[in-house]
Amino acid sequence: MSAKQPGAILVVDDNPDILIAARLLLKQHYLVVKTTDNPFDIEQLVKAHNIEVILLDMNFNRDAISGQEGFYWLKKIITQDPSIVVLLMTAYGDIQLAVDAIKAGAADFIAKPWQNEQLLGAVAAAFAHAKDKQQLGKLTRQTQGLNQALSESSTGPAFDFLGQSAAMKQVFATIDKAAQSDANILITGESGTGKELAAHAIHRTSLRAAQPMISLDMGAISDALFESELFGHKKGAFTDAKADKIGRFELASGGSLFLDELGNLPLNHQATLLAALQNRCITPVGGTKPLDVDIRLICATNDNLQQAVNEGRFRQDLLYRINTVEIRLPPLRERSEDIPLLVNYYLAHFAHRYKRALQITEQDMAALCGYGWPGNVRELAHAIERAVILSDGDTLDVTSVIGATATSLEATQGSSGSYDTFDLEVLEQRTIRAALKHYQGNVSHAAKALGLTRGAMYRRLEKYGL
Ligand SMILES: Nc1ncnc2c1ncn2[C@@H]1O[C@H](COP(=O)(O)OP(=O)(O)OP(=O)(O)O)[C@@H](O)[C@H]1O
Repeated sequence: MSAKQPGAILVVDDNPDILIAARLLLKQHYLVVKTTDNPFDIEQLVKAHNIEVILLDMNFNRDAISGQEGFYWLKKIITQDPSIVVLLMTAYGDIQLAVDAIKAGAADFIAKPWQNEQLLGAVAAAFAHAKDKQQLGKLTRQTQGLNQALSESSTGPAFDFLGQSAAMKQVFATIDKAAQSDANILITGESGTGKELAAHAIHRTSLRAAQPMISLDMGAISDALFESELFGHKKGAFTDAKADKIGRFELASGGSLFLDELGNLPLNHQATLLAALQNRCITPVGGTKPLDVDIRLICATNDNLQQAVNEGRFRQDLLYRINTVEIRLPPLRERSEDIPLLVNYYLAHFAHRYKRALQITEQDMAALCGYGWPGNVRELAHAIERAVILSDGDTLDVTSVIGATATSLEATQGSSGSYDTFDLEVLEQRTIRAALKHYQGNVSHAAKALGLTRGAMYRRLEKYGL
């Protein structure tokens, strides 16, 4: 006897002898064989046993030969789960009935009594057909979800990921090495240091580059929609679930999943995420069929996750799971050699965008290299953009670049130009206070000037009790 195939089949017939005969035969070949004489059980059995193929009788009253009942149940099954393959069977076979059955969506038509070899052949073809349908259904949902995800977010980074400092060369080397494996990568670094650009660089360099990279900002999803966003949902799973939705895990299957701002994830969701990563499979909300997922995970945070673990805000086991390789992006003040490269890059970019021809003097470049850039490269890019817009003539007006943060510069360096402290938290706090003062308490303007997102700014305001 040959080895059993992994497959789940349900036989529905009102004749107990048929059920026994079918069961005895099919059990020798397939792992899951269920039988019932009551078609009202179909829905529940399909869900409970992940049925892929149904062998369905056409007539459930002994004297009925029209097959109408069979057609009724066939339609119901196909509407409920289009991935199921149905084989219709009847003792009253005629050509017209067979043609009608196939037109109505059955994969094949079997006349009773059957020849065992013939039945097994039809069932094997039905399982192959079911696999194709599942694959097609998955691809269709993936395409729909991808279109949605792509319309929600930009298709990729708008800027190159630059750096010539030793620290950044080290980052690029680690990315090159780690990208080739499927290892989970954790990218850490202050806000604006380029964590998202690094994630894109990893994906682009990896063996999965031809597949999508799907991003999710963990700080931006509502508590209630967390599982649905990650794992998808089935139509009707909750009030607003008007249609099936494919989750980010499934969308990213074959590619990379980028979870940004991971430190913001509440503990209960950390447990859910850990289970999905450990099992490498997910179940959409309201669904019963677990789906295998094949993803490369990239996470980013500006939080210190080990400290978060010590404070009980982050699970140690989740940290172990995600940080197989850790890449730390250094703040810009630790790599001022990169500043000229970045200034020239963003100057060329924004000069082109705003149709300006602007130069920067050596003296002004040196001034920019001496500034602390608490908002890192994001602040630098915004500052250059502002300067390109505000500069008159053909020389970049650096006072307008750091003019907005001049008060913060003073605060950072002390009025005499020398530091009274090197404690970064103190300096950051002072800079934020100065920016707020400068913008008369307008958080959005102050955040923009500092090169911070509003979210990052609010987190800091909360942290420093401002
Ligand atoms: N190495 C770099 N080369 C060029 N541009 C960079 C670099 N790093 C950062 N940037 C610029 O800074 C901006 C912010 O980068 P990114 O969003 O990757 O930072 P982040 O570390 O993810 O920030 P946050 O923690 O606030 O989300 C980018 O839009 C990009 O313009």
